[in-house]
Amino acid sequence: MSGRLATEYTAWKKLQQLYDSEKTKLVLRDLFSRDSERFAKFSREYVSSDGPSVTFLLDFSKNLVDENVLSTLLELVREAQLESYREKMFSGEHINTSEDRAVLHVALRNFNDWQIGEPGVNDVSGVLAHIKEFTEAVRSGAWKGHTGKAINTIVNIGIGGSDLGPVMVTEALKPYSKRDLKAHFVSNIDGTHLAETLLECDPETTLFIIASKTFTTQETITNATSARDWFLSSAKDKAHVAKHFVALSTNTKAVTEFGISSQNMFQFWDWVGGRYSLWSAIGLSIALVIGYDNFELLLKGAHGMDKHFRTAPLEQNLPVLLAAIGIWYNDFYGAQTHALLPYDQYLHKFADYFQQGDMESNGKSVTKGGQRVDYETGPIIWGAAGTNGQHSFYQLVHQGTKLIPCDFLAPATTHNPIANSKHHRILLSNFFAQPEALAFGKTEEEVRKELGPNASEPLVKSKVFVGNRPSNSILFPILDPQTLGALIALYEHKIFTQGVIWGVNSFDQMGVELGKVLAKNILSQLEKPQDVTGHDSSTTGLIHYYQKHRKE
Ligand SMILES: O=P(O)(O)OC[C@H]1O[C@H](O)[C@H](O)[C@@H](O)[C@@H]1O
Repeated sequence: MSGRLATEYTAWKKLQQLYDSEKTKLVLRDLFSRDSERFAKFSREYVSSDGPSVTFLLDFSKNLVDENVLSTLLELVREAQLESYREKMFSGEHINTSEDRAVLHVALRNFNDWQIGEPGVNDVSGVLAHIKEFTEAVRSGAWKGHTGKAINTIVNIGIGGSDLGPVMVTEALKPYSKRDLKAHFVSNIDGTHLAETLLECDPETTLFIIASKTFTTQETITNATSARDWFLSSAKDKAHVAKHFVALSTNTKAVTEFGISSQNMFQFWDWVGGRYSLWSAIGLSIALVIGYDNFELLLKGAHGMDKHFRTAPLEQNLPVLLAAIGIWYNDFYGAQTHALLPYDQYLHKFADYFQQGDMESNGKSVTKGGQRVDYETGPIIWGAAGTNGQHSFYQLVHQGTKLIPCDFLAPATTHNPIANSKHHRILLSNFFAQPEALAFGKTEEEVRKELGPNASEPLVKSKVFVGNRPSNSILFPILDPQTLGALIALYEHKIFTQGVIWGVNSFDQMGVELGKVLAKNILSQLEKPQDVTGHDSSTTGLIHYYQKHRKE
């Protein structure tokens, strides 16, 4: 975030030399056979230093690094002044320079440990108290709908950061959910999303949560307006809106104009980035689903990771280690993507969540100083829950031509130990086997031995696994709120660290603007063919084709 080009760092040049000279020697089979202590040297256990107990193991031994590479990567982290930028973030400096904002999602889960002097920070505990009071009223049935019935369905209407976090966390923490409170999430402007959801809602017992930091997002405001129309078509009286609509936003004026009273508004502040906002009022749907106490555990688990990130030496600092290793593949090995592969069905939205978290943060190509980078920045994030991915895309991960660094995550204990935990043992056997197969592969010699002398050459070749494909493994006792909080914060700080090294502003998202502006202009031209002006022939042709074929 210094705005310097990463290629100017001495450590970067050293890493390039190391890559050129050592690449052929960084072979996992050899690295492991040469060093019986490799696992011990290249793994760390995280133990939270206060708050709820959180532990997990990060094993990064199956990476194409040795001590020299790792220490040079950490030299790069130091040279990029991560420690100083980290302090700037935690102390509320306006490190989001293009928008002149502080970046203080850490303050939302701080529980008064650190003094941070940004307006709004002192109001965090008041909003948490509001969330607690409100969620308890709804969950207990004390909050009544307009006909006196309790709420049994919530619909969160939001998109991007006002949707992905609540969706991911409520899925991840389903074992802690109030099963008789149905939760829906409507994000897409496609009317199908809202229409299909409303089919499952009763206007007498549904609470709509309008989640939008700006309260100007076209999708959210359009969906919220249609939801309100649907509600009023049965409730009739506008006064009933107060019992069925609440807002989560930084924009009090727009919320009031929409017709939601300020008592039904849960506030947050411009120093909370959308993709870092699940810890704020945007987490209201999470608190409703899992209960306030569990929501607080989620926050406290994240706070424990914040402390670790802020204080642990770089060699022990898990977000820093993940970031440094990621740079090695992204910038020296030319890896284009990074896969997040949780072996936990409850984490099936984890990769979707970090697509925004990572790609909207570090998908930039100019530094904070305005220079065009001459290296790769944020990777493409993707993934799916194991073992489903194994039956779909793992073929390419194992034998394709691309290098895909993977993070495998799994809980030691399942919430669903059906069939005497047989399912979980099978799941975990795969969690252990895949990184092993990726790292060590299967040589031609091994294949020949297995197939016997009559095997054809093409068959032998097709069964070879070259191996040497890197991965991290993260193993935690059980997926509880505090552990999930720590894991999310782990990745948030990894993203921060990489952004500092690449010199980009990880906290703006200018790249989403142009499409919005063009869509607004096109929307005003959709009526008649003669209105369609100012476009290239492709765009004009597409719109004309639509106009010819639409039915409505
Ligand atoms: O919460 P809102 O203001 O409605 O914004 C929702 C989303 O809008 C944009 O697409 C931004 O790129 C996202 O970062 C943001 O999360």
